[in-house]
Amino acid sequence: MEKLVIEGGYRLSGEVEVSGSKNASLPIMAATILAEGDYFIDNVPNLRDVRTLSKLLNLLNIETEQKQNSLKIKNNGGNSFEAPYELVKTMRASILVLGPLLGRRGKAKVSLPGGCAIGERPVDQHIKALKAMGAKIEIEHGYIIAECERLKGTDIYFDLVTVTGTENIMMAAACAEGETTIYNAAIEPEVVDLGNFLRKMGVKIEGLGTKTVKIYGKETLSPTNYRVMNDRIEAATLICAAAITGGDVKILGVPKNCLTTVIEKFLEIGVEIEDIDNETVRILSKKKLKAADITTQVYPGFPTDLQAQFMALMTVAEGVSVVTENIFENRFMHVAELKRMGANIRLKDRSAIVTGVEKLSGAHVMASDLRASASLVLAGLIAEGETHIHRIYHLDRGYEKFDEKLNKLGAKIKRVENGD
Ligand SMILES: CC(=O)N[C@H]1[C@@H](OP(=O)(O)OP(=O)(O)OC[C@H]2O[C@@H](n3ccc(=O)[nH]c3=O)[C@H](O)[C@@H]2O)O[C@H](CO)[C@@H](O)[C@@H]1O
Ligand SMILES: C=C(OP(=O)(O)O)C(=O)O
Repeated sequence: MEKLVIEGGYRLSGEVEVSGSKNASLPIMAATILAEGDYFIDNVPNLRDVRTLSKLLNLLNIETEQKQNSLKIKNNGGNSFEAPYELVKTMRASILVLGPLLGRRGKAKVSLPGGCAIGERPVDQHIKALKAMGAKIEIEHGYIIAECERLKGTDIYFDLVTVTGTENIMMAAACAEGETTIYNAAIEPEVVDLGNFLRKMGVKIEGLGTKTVKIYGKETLSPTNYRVMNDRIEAATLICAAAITGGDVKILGVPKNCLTTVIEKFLEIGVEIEDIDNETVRILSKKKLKAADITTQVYPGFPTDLQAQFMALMTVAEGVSVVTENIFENRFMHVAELKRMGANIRLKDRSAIVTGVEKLSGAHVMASDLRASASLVLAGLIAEGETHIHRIYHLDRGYEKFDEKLNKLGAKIKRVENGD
């Protein structure tokens, strides 16, 4: 297994480009189950999760070929319908094949994704909605076993906002008989990107990006070409990296229109953000950062996927910040590790109270999940001495060449084999 060894204390400068979005690429890849034929998907990040979903598609008789950031997909049809435990256990987003498999192939056997470091993460809303569309679903031996004739469009009321739940039902509804209206739908930009992809496949969708989405099901859809949106979470993580090191970094490909709340927060803590053009910013961070409170919420609120990275910034900001996590019940695994590096953080219910310290010190730390890994890298960039981050396979799940990108900006990060 590999670990990262970071020598802290280098100010970042230069230019860096944001990659395509992981959380938009995955549902779009799953949507290729909906129609046989050839697809060309561009701006797909070369990540572990993308490779895992490719393997899963291959088991479903769908060929995939990734060259740098473009992905050729050829859906050869057939009736395979199983997403095995071995793949699902490494990536919860595998659940995204449930809706399209059921919609197109009438059958699905998908390993029930377990909980993970950030929470229990049930999929009851996905199942409830598919049942409402006429599917028969049982849970047996750890698998969701589902079948149907043709799904029937209906009204779906989600009890809570679920991103992949909304995406699964949009895909199922795309080939269902009649219309499906999703109430309390997720409005995250990645849901909209999937909706735009489905539109290119021939699906009529109303209300995309609002809390009520209406999908007009269609018997036959067409394969298509598409360019995936850029990754808003990676973009903001790179802003954090520039800001925490007091750097001067130009970031290209920032989907600013999806980051309004986050950019406001950066400005509040004293990060200087210069708009160069529509998708380019220059981050200047000469002064010490100031404390600020954040509360994670569904879009357009502050994203839970940035909570850990923002907390790393707060560990060295002036004053006391309260970071409240509302989406996942257990997304504070990075706290204990940041404390090993000298951070002053106290957990109380769903909040972390962070009192800024003068400096962090390098230590051996364990990455527990994707964004926790990123927050430890950020802390390592400014810690005194060496930080060793173990279990970085979590980081590789969702950040494309993160260490390489930071090294090009002047960081000192080595990737080494450590045998654990
Ligand atoms: C691949 C992908 O896009 N992952 C994102 C997606 O995850 P994901 O789609 O899994 O997250 P959800 O939006 O579904 O989860 C939100 C909350 O709803 C709960 N819930 C969800 C479904 C359900 O059937 N029952 C239920 O109780 C979850 O446990 C969680 O507490 O949205 C999250 C919230 O923005 C992000 O952190 C993840 O990066
Ligand atoms: C939680 C995340 O991903 P996933 O839903 O795939 O676990 C994430 O991207 O931060």
